[in-house]
Amino acid sequence: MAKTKEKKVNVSGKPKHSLDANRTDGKSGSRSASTVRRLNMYKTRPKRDRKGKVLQHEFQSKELPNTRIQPDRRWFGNTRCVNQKQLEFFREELQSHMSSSYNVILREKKLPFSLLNDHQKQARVHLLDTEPFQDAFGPKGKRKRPKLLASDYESLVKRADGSQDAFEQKNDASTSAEGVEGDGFRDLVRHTMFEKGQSKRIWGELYKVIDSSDVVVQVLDARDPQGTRCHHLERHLKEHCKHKHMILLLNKCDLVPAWATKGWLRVLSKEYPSLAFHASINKSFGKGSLLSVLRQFARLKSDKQAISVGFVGYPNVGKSSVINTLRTKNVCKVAPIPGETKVWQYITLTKRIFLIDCPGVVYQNKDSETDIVLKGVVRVTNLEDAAEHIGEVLKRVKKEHLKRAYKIKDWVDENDFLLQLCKSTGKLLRVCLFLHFISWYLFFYDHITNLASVGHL
Ligand SMILES: Nc1nc2c(ncn2[C@@H]2O[C@H](COP(=O)(O)OP(=O)(O)OP(=O)(O)O)[C@@H](O)[C@H]2O)c(=O)[nH]1
Repeated sequence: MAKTKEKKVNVSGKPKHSLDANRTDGKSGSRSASTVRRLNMYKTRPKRDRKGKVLQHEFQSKELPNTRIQPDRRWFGNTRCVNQKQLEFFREELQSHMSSSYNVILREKKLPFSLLNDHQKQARVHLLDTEPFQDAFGPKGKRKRPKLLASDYESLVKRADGSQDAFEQKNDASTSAEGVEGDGFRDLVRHTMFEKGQSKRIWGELYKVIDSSDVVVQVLDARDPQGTRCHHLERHLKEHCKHKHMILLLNKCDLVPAWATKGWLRVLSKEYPSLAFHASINKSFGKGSLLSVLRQFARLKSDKQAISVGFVGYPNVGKSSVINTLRTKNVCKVAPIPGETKVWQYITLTKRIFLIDCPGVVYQNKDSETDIVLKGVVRVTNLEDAAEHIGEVLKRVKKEHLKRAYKIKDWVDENDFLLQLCKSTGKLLRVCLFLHFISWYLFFYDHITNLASVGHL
């Protein structure tokens, strides 16, 4: 009779050893051959010599007994290795994309931006490029000493006199080149009215708006786009706030011919995304394009809950009007006088887009009074003498247009123009008084200067 194998019973109730072929695990029964082989593999030990050096491992390749796996940095963490060529390529590509106003870099925080500024760091550290090792770290006698421009008090005074003379000469040359009156009388009487939009407070408001915005919309007057543009601000954004985007908005394009708007858009769009706009709640132009651009920016900045769009620009270019047009509602105060917006203001456009209105800022302080008046920075009603700016208007506007608009045949100079205009509109009396006042003022001024030159004053 064949002996029947008695099944071992696990009396102790302890789990059986993993290499026990009779061990059953649940429904699947005993371990498969491959599992047992794998488990046995863990048990094998390498052959060693007397000193304990591993001679051969059981599972080492027979053909290539001395092969080793090359160490790799990736074993030690979540790092990637790139070679110099790849690094250069990355730098060039990223630099070109960052400098283009039409590209948006997504997930900036995940990009190794420090690799881009590597050159700058090196430039600062390279001490030995500027002076040899001996001078930098040599004996005390040879070490660098501060370069003093003057060794004693007399030479210092001489230098100061020389530099003052040079400055005065340069200043004289520049003032005579600009045709400014030499006695500085005009500068003295320059009214504070012409310093509107340049105060520290207004600049503070501008920087608050820029700091809070993800997209900056620079509103330009279509009648003088280059004059109402701020290159300083553009440079600031490019150098210090690379992650902010700028759009140029050519507003009031209803006041210029379509060909002029097209031409300016062609010029401006070479540098920044540019749009033409006519701000009006009922009959606007360009609203759809601006809204779609803003929505695209909101979508691109998906890591943010909402984006803020700051509207900056010269006084009276129509920043508040653009915001009202986008909202189709009078949410910001609008007036035909400059300086209506006093402080910055937040307006909700959609859940994801906030708009910020900024007070008008005057950027170019080298502008002449006439430039300031013609850019609309000053309230014309506040001008003491508006007539002195007429000459520039006559220079800038083509004669045929003026003839057609005012129905005047010809004129010699601005006084003649004004005279004829007043004759045709029945306001001659006021002009006569005005001219009389001007001639009296000039006579009086001449008289004073004559007296002063003879030494009476
Ligand atoms: N024709 C025309 N007029 C406009 C347009 N946009 C604005 N204006 C007018 O320009 C004037 C100034 O507009 P605002 O919106 O107050 O200008 P602002 O830039 O906010 O001015 P500040 O408050 O000085 O900063 C108002 O009389 C507007 O009606 C436009 O597209 N076309």
